Amino acid sequence: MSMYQDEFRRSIDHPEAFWAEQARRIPWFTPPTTILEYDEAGHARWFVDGELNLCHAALDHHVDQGRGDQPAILWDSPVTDSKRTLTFAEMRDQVARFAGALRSLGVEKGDRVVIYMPMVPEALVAMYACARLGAVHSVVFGGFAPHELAVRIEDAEPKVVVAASCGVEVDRVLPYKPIIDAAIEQSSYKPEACVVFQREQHRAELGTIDHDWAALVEKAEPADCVAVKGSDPLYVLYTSGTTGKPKGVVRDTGGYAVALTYSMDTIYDVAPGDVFFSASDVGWVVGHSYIVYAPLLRGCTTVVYEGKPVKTPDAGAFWRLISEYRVKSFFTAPTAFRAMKKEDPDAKLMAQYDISCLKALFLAGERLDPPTFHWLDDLMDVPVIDHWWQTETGWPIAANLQGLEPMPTKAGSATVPVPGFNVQVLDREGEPVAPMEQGSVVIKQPMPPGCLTGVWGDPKRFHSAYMAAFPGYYLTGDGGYFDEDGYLFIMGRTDDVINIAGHRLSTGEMEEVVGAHPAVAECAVIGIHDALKGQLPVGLVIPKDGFEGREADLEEELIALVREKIGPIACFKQVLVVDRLPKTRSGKILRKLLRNIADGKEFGVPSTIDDPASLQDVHEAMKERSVGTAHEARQV
Ligand SMILES: CCC(=O)SCCNC(=O)CCNC(=O)[C@H](O)C(C)(C)COP(=O)(O)OP(=O)(O)OC[C@H]1O[C@@H](n2cnc3c(N)ncnc32)[C@H](O)[C@@H]1OP(=O)(O)O
Repeated sequence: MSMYQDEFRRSIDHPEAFWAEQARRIPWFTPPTTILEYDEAGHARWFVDGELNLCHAALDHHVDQGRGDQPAILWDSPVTDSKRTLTFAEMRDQVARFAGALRSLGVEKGDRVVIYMPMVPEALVAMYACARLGAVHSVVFGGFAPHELAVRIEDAEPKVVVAASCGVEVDRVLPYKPIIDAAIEQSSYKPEACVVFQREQHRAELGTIDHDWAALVEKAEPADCVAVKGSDPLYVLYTSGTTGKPKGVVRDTGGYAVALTYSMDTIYDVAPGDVFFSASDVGWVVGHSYIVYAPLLRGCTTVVYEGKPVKTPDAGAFWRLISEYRVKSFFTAPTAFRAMKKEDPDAKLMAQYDISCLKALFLAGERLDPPTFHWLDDLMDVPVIDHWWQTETGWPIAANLQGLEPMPTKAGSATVPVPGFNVQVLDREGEPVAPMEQGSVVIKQPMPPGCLTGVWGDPKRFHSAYMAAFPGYYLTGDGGYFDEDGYLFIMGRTDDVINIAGHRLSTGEMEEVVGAHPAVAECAVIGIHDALKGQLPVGLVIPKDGFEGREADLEEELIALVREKIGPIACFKQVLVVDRLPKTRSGKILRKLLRNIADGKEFGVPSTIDDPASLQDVHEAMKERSVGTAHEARQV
């Protein structure tokens, strides 16, 4: 039996013994005696009676162990032309002071704090300060519009909002305060206070509930770490579902600490003192797990990058960072490399930097398409590793385990299930399918430590969204298959969630926004293939009877509406006004058929279609407006 097989079998056959052993590596205040138990709904709970504090485990503990002078954070911000280093000791002290500042505003264990910040060290300080107090943070990505922020404030009911005065994109400064004010205005729940970290690129005007970060910290007493139970929530992170309202994924503390520590050795093969660089954003789960928590928990240094893969200043940005900070393990989304490949197809800029420090390149956030894989594989002297996971799982479900047993890679595959994840592929009836046959990818209970423990404030949705489809299994929402060698291939979502530049967004939510326009009678939003961003949304709209405006104006208004309600990252830039949409006789819009046409595939006329001529109409409209590769689609 290979090392991988042995470890995987132990994790599945004896999960309690396996994870009890891993849990010994965490500096608990009180080690757990109960390793695994099930709640009344049958969901796994890990380390419920252990006591710890994640901020202590990631900062104070390492300072106590002699790592105080080691850089914890290397901040690099080409968009503001700034760099800064924070050691573990400096980070601990800043976090303790900011935790004291939050406490002075009444934040205590269990209270929620919404954080709306760009990629600045203070975002990490705010997250760790919450962890230090046992408060639950909810970080909202800066590319979301006020409405999205309002939905999250309404749901999480934070006592305090922590924000920066602005974000900085490549070509513009984005004041955050108007976004926050509008969100609080729209939310029926009102936070008591807002702490604003003032940046020199744009200083915000403060209102009645607002506090200046620096002034508040100046008079704050440092706060000590508060002991929390292993099963107490560390954070809530919202992710798109199939409907308008995002789901608040709840992460526990103990299971997360154990799982992240395990992943740093087993998957990423890094040790204390190594430099880890994850080019994502603190607003996504990759940011939470592999910018903020895992590297510091493991005693590594984390690179915090406020910039893009291209244009800041060029497609050599990542190579520069890897070389300058001697990065050992690098992680980003495939879309970033597609952007670099477009600007520098032969990767000439790479030759300007010594990247011999790099030992492996990891990709996730969306499927690593074979052309991008091959481009990287030909270019790099190190393993190029696609791995697959989700906001819900918090850490990788399938990977090529560099610290356990590196395996040959296969283009299009995330390699094998990570120990702890009993991944299966089921057909519609819930029966396992044979190798090479596609089906629903599920995880047999119990999920390992670190995975979601619920949907914030909505246990019914937790059950209906994830647990109800196949009793005893967690539904990932992805489709895929195992090959004959046990390699897992993830092929894409089986629901209406799409992936735009590594961002998970809901077409259902976009339909709600578009459908709310007074001139729209009916609409469908579909995700179509895009060579750069993976997928892009396209709206198809039937105007109300009597609509007399210009179609082009309506299209423009709808594009602006989605940008205003969801945000620029929705990349909603194409709308077609049509007379009818292909539907079944029961009135269901044939979205998959629309996607196939837009993606240039062959399509048949389903026997259930109500009006076959509607297909031709839509196909013609798509061709005329150059939607995707509709010109290549052929009716068979
Ligand atoms: C494994 C578990 C997971 O899946 S966690 C999620 C992992 N995903 C990721 O890490 C995301 C990876 N993608 C990226 O980092 C970016 O998309 C990269 C590749 C860098 C490209 O960035 P960019 O050129 O800005 O394109 P984009 O499609 O992201 O943005 C579209 C529009 O939105 C804007 N935007 C972006 N970020 C922000 C922000 N923080 N604040 C405000 N606005 C933002 C962009 O400027 C762009 O706007 P515009 O439409 O051009 O005006």
